[in-house]
Amino acid sequence: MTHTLSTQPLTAAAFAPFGEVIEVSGTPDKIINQGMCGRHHDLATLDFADGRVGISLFDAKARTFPYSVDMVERHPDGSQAFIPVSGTPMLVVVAEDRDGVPVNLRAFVSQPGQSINLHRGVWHGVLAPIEKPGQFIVIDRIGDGPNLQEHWFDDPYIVQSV
Ligand SMILES: NC(=O)N[C@@H](O)C(=O)O
Ligand code: NI
Repeated sequence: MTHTLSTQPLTAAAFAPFGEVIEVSGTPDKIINQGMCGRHHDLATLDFADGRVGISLFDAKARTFPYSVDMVERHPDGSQAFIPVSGTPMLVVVAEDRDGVPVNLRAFVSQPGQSINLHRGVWHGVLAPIEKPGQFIVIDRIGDGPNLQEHWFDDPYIVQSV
């Protein structure tokens, strides 16, 4: 048996229980560089139990549809941000936690120009560029231990299309 997972547009409000959407929105918090640049300040909360923050680059293959969500994972020791280098849209699957089990999955579709920061310990699908490959800057915890918990579904969730 499988479950069908419908998608919804990625918005800051809808994603708020799971993390932040990083995007230019509204007027800048500060105009800098002699008026040549707008600073949209402090858009996401980096949260690490220990270790240090690191910047990595993910060179991710395209995902196609129907797309099977066989597993979600979480990082108990730190938040994780995904920033597309060239604006590649991504499928962002997240879930609530109920006694250590992911429930009530949501699937968000990002727009070019949107990045995300997942809160520490939030269940999420792995990075999934939509229909084309992409490079992503990833800001997450560098430290000892796996900082990874996976949950494999007996019955996968299928995203038919975006
Ligand atoms: N495994 C890894 O570094 N990536 C995952 O955490 C992911 O969320 O894609
Ligand atoms: Ni992850």
